[in-house]
Amino acid sequence: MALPRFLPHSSSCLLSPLHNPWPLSLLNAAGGRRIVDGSAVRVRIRGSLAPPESAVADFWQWMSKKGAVSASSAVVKPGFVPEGLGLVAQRDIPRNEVVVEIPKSLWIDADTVAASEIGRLCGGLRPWVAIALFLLREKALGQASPWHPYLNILPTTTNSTLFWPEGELSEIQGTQLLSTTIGAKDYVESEFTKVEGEVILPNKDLFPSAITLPDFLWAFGMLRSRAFSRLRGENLALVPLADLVRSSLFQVVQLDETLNIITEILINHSSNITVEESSWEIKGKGLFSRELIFSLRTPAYLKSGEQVYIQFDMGKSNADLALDYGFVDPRPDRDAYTLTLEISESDPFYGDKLDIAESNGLAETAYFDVVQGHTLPPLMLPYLRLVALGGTDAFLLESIFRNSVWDHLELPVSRANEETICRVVRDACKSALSGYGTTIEEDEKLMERGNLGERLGIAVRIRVGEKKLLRQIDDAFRDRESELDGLEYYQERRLKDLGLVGEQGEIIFWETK
Ligand SMILES: C[S@@+](CC[C@H](N)C(=O)[O-])C[C@H]1O[C@@H](n2cnc3c(N)ncnc32)[C@H](O)[C@@H]1O
Repeated sequence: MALPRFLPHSSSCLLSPLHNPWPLSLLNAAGGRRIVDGSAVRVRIRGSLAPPESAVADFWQWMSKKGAVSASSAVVKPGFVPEGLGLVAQRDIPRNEVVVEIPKSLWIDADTVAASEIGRLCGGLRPWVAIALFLLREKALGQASPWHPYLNILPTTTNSTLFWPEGELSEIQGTQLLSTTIGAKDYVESEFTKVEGEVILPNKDLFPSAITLPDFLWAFGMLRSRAFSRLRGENLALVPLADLVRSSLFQVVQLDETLNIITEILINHSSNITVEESSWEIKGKGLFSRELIFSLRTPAYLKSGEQVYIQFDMGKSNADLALDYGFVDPRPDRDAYTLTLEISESDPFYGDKLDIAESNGLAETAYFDVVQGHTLPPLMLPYLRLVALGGTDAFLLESIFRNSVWDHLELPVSRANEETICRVVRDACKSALSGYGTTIEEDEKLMERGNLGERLGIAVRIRVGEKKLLRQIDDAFRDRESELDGLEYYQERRLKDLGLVGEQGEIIFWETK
């Protein structure tokens, strides 16, 4: 049986909404945790990623001129916060109040590109590629671009791993996040090469300034970190001002080892921000509701001076957050490790196995996200048993079993099959663990010491989370290995069904009188 490949998802699904592979309850504090109101520790400093004050003032004036905000009665305004810019409450705001309404004429989406000078060149492009080209062309126009006030407040970088130089990436050596980051950058590069050859270079009159791969990566990073979840893929859109909203996260501020209490600040101090969707909607406004607007509400009561927070992407793992936004959640239930399993084409039973996998909603390659503290994904064991099936167990692959084979795979098939899956998974865990540059214990020491800085903090958090999950998987299969003698396998179950096993487990060959 081929070793499971512990690799990330393919990068081809970038910018499409990801499935939610596990139920995350972000707002239930784990036992032993105390949550305190965050208002006492609000920080008001200008973040290193923030634009100059004059750019923010110009942006605000531009938004007022466009009629999207009222400078005198605005509920929120852009303000400097530790992560750059945020939406800051201008007065106390009750929960559910609309704080921002942005008309579609101010969004940057496929329609904006289509109506622009480069629109005719972008018809066949992926929406993100077309919007990236638009952003870069308008940026190069400088003050001459009508979008200049907005483009001028976009950060030049974020802490996303997309923007980490080699030295910083070496801190995530061996992680799935590193493979995903490399995959994403390769994907951006291949899209750039295509669009450069097909659109940019043949139309120098429309693209007088050079557009480079780092420029294109910047645009990709902006789109990934600023587009709202339902405004991705085909509906991709940037919504100025609304895109300054911050993600709500818990922040561990104090760890009391003796009492085993983690004091957390629930930054938004609301216990009901569980879905991003409830915080915003697109609706019709104006005569006959013909004009679309993006309407953002605050999901929590805010005091004057506080930032608007919403929940970003409930289903994203810490690695996804690090790649898309450049931050991680300190709580372990955002940690995930993806096991990639595959039916090898060289398997003599490839065709039958593939047929069985497909009849049960799986494919030649299957991805299983293992989450900290959760049991293994339910389809993982049957799939593993299927992949490992062979030898004297191969009769289960015959067509007469096709309707019942999955039920059989949900339980141990034979000692040999179960032993194989334990061995290959444990070997894969060991091999993956040997690829990291540090041990869990070394990382934990670093975390205890603190003051790691943002990017190293993310790196250590990710690598420790992955290694703990690999340990969790290895432990689960070690326990299973130690139980192999006590498990009931297909043949015994079958004999029992036929009434051919006695009370002591002995096989009854004939009735005795
Ligand atoms: C939607 S934008 C918000 C506006 C952004 N702060 C700015 O200066 O333009 C998302 C980006 O804001 C920052 N951000 C948002 N929520 C954050 C959080 N909870 N912790 C750290 N950074 C955050 C990250 O840089 C992320 O990529």
